[in-house]
Amino acid sequence: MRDILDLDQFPLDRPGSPEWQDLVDRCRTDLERDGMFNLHELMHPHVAQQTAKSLSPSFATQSFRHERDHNIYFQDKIDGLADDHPALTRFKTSNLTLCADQLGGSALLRLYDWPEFATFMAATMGKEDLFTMSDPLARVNVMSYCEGQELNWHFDRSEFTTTMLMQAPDQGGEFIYRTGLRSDDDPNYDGVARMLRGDDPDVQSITLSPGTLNIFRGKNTPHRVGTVKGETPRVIAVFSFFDRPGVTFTPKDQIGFYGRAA
Ligand SMILES: O=C(O)CCC(=O)C(=O)O
Ligand SMILES: [Fe+2]
Repeated sequence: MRDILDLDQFPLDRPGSPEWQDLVDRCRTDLERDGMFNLHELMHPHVAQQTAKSLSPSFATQSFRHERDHNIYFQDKIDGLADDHPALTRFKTSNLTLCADQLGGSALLRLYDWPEFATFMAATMGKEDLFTMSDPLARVNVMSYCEGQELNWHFDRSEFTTTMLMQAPDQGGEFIYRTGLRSDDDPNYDGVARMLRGDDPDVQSITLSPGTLNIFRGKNTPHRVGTVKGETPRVIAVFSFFDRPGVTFTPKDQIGFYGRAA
């Protein structure tokens, strides 16, 4: 793994060692305080950039063009909310998606299938264990955002999202988020509407760098990716883990997410 990961800075290969435990503790502190943590350049940036380059022909010829109009909830109706409430304002999301079966022998699949990766992630999230998916498409996805493309406001369906940037755009493509807006007990629809209007002073953003692992608690923290500008696409990998082994999507879900079943 040393050829693709910086294991001196991040000793993921020594589970249970004092240095591994220190890193886990730091990640847990960040997660508690900020709702996210970053392992800056966990993957060597040149490997990340090379991965993006090597996928570029597949993006051009085999990718799924994901274009949709959605609200922040990914649901047309919310119980107790009027259909015309501004929290339900719809926005556009657009990117090109490659699935795990289109990534060849990429460094991303090596990392995903390395058991120490899931062990480390589980520890940072305070979970007993985490498992890779069995779904041949969903395990790892790579998204490319070209000029004018973006991922719009949403709440995640899963508790955590795990990403790694492969290639940074020339401009735009920031990760934009708002902590503390809603909780399991308080949906704060008016606060959501205000944020969507662009009137929320507590919205923050970070610019990710190639090779950096980002773990984000996105279930109650709304977030989006800013519109990409310039000729260089933003290329980012999304890893999917579950609390139980063997998870697959139904063919209907696969078609919904990727335009095909496998
Ligand atoms: O592309 C990103 O930085 C975020 C991805 C994301 O929010 C998601 O996959 O749910
Ligand atoms: Fe998300």
